[in-house]
Amino acid sequence: MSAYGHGKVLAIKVCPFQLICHLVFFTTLIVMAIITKAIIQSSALSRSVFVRSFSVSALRTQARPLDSEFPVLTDPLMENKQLPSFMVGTENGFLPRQEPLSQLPERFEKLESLLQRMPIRCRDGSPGLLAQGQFGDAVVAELPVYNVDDIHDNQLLSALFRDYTFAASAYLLEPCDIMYRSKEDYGLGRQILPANIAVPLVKVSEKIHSKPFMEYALSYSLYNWKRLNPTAGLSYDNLDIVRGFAGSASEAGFILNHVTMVAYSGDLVKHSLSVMDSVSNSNREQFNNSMRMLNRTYEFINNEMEMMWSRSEPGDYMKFRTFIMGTKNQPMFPNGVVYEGVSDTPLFYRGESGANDSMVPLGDNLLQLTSHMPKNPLTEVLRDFRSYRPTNHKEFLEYVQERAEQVGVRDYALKDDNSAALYLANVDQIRAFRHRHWNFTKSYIIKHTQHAVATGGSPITTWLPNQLGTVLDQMIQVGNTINRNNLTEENQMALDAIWKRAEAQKRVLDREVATLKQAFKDQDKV
Ligand code: HEM
Repeated sequence: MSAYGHGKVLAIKVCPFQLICHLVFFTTLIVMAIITKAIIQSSALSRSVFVRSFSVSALRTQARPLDSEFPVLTDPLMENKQLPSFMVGTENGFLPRQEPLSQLPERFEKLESLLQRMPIRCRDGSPGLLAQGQFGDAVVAELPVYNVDDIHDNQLLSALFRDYTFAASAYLLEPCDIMYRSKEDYGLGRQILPANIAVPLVKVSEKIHSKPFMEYALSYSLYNWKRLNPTAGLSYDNLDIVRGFAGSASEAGFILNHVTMVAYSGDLVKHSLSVMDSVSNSNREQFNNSMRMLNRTYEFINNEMEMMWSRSEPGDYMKFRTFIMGTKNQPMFPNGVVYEGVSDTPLFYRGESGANDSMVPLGDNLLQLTSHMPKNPLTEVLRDFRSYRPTNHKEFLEYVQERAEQVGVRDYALKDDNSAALYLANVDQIRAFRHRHWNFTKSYIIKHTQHAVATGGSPITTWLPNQLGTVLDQMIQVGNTINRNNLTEENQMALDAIWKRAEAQKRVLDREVATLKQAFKDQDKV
């Protein structure tokens, strides 16, 4: 509506001098706009090809319109070292924008040397410092307090973060590993992190905005790989790890299987954005297609996950698991850990865990499963896990959660039976992930230990079932609302299989958890 009123034509008397002034003014504006655009295009950042043009902080401070968008990269900007290493993109997905640095520069040679000699079994097959419990003494004797104040290159900062967190976890948990090998009990870890690790680690963490402790994406898994052939892709056979604790093939397989799964995540990002856009534009065809593509991508990821069984032996898991434990909710660190030279107040952090991966939380948020999780202490742990990840991943997940709720992805799906069946098929992929994952946990962990707490600090027999059980309940509920007669033949068959499986798995899960809770202590506490 015009500020001058409803449809009134305003008669304007035009003076020639004013007209010339206006012409000069507007021409200047146009020329300035063209010059500015040219400058932007020639700058390195313009290659960024951001699909989404709002800045994240702008999103925060503005009242968000329904169609507000998140700056997702369409080009990973590999040459740019000023931007954070982890930024969500349609190509790199949740992987770092650049391949991680696999070796530190010469000025950090003492740290590099310690890490190369650290694993229980070194690359050349010889026993390393952790084999006999010599890592802690070597750190004290050899490692200077490196100055990292002048470093702003994000690729180097990320490599330093990975390497200092490896050194920190090896240092703190070395005595637990030695004890576990003979007594199957972890005892106590070292309670003080020396200044030569603590001080630079905290400084680097502040620069990359993370917690100063080993983390799934920023250190152990997604920043711990290199290509064997630099020009080939991210297939399993073309990858190796950079750092390890055990130095075993099973440890490398465990780490790299995460990487090969996350290699598909660019497509997850793309299709998730398209799902939300299509709901916002009420475009049913685009919605159904995007849900189909999303489903296919989760299927690839789940198939890749299945490879874990052959890439990492269940019986080997306990040999490196000790080192990825945290200092929060773990009996090895009843009073947390003091970071010498930083503060006398002890610090507590969750350990490394796939729970910090962003692919399943993305599905949870997009399909609005997060808001259906029960309100209990176990779900609080899920929320706490979501704070342990690269800042940009966290902000993206929050954005998806809010936007999916705003546009109403689930309600939109349930308004049409075929869309509802596609929605259910995607929830089924989240189920498949969590169900396989629960099987991993039983075979790799519960079968081998009585330690009741997982690496991330969650109770081992109840936390994963809290989420798996919710997903199964949701599936049964949504399945009940779909009118089979309105479905295509393909969707009818899919629905029948999905629904029956969900009911059966829920019954089995409830029985399993009831039995396991008797064998492990404190499983309702977090
Ligand atoms: C041998 C293989 C694996 C084992 C034994 C295992 C074990 C666990 C455990 C015990 C937890 C509970 C959280 C905690 O650490 O306190 C967890 C959580 C999680 N892990 Fe894994 N994990 C494995 C492989 C993977 C892989 C390959 C991924 C892929 C990204 C993954 C992603 C997750 C996710 C997303 C969660 C949170 C689950 C949820 O929200 O319900 N894990 N894992």
